[in-house]
Amino acid sequence: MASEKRVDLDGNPIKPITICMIGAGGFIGSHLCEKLMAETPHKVLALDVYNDKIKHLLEPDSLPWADRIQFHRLNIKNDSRLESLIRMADLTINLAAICTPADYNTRPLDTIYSNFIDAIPVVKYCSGNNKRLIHFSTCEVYGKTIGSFLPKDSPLRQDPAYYVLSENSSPCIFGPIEKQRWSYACAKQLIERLIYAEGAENGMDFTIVRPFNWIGPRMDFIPGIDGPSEGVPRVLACFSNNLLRHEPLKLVDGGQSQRTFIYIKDAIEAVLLMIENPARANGQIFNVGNPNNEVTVKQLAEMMTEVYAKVSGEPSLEKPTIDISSEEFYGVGYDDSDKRIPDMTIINKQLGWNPKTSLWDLLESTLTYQHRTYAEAIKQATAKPAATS
Ligand SMILES: NC(=O)c1ccc[n+]([C@@H]2O[C@H](COP(=O)([O-])OP(=O)(O)OC[C@H]3O[C@@H](n4cnc5c(N)ncnc54)[C@H](O)[C@@H]3O)[C@@H](O)[C@H]2O)c1
Ligand SMILES: O=c1ccn([C@@H]2O[C@H](COP(=O)(O)OP(=O)(O)O[C@H]3OC[C@](O)(CO)[C@H]3O)[C@@H](O)[C@H]2O)c(=O)[nH]1
Repeated sequence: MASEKRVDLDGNPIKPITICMIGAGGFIGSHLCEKLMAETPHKVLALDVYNDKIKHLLEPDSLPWADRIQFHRLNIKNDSRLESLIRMADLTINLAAICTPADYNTRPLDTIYSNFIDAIPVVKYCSGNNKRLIHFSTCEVYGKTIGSFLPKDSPLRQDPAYYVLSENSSPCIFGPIEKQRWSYACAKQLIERLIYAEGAENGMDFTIVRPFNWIGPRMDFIPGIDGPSEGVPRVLACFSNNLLRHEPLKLVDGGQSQRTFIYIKDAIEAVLLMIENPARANGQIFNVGNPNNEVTVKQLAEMMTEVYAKVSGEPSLEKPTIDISSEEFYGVGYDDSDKRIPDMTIINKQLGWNPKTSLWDLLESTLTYQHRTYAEAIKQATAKPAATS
């Protein structure tokens, strides 16, 4: 790729930079590394405890980008190499976090440490060394919508002012402390406030990203195949696991909560624009989602069932879903966001970015990947051992 021909949104040439990416071995990190290697001249110092999802970018040494990506296996909780790696880079991107809802109410201490305490040194090292930081927060910082507190039949529930989530004006509405679901959102909110304060008081250059349910290949794990049998991943992997195993999809509390899902590849385009347009992205908090892809979780289950039948050639179950209470599925202390529609005004104005992929299309490519990657492994794992005579 010819680096000198690449220009930013204002027509200035883009200079190659070094990026310290923390959490590079996860779902979003793996897609961001792929994009940076394939389409840019930038270098990546990839930090994580695991590297399975980026192995294809690290080996063999003959890959065209081999000299531009370096994996450092480290845990940011307790590794003295962190500051020097941040110092070696022009930009730090922090993706590291516990971010699966099943953990928020069952491992609240780990959740709070991971999303707040462990992120503090990263912020401090960036601020102290005058380095730019792109920090991954979450749409969960909005919590519940204002509209959810209105009577069920109130016409105001139809008014976007009561449910569209805007970076600079929507409040953050969490449940009571005993609903430990909100441990994650609250920790993310506090780290956002710390970063914002470092910007305001010490002039740190920062961008905060609030992802709205990014989904696609390599998200989480399939329990019992590449993750713990009893583990509970996010909804895409839960439903994929059910489909691969020909089990009904479990609808928590009837699957009435609403989400907007965005294809990971669309979202990564937005992150690349942030990386390469610091003058437009610094000091901003960006929603990154697809407001056109809203469904209830029940509708998501129905669409995934239909798409999976198409891509696998296997008929769907007669009864494809079952209801389950949140207490049975997640345990005590679970609570939920009712609805998540991102306001796209800021990202559109600053970066001219819009998502492209429909929910059907993104599910078709993602479930094709899930079927190709896991169907055979599941068949083998569930095959009954041959009877011995
Ligand atoms: N995927 C989404 O839709 C979504 C939505 C909202 C927010 N986010 C945020 O985006 C970020 C990335 O999410 P993801 O979906 O890629 O999750 P992920 O779990 O796939 O990736 C996180 C990565 O961070 C690594 N990590 C965690 N703690 C670490 C530590 N102490 N030291 C080193 N590495 C560590 C993990 O090993 C993992 O590879 C998270 O901060 C998450 O809160 C994601
Ligand atoms: O088998 C299942 C699994 C989940 N649900 C319900 O689906 C909704 C979405 O669940 P999930 O994708 O796991 O997570 P959330 O959207 O609630 O939270 C995430 O949003 C962003 C992020 O910060 C990181 O990805 C994370 O916190 C939900 O209503 C579940 O109850 C189901 O019915 N069946």
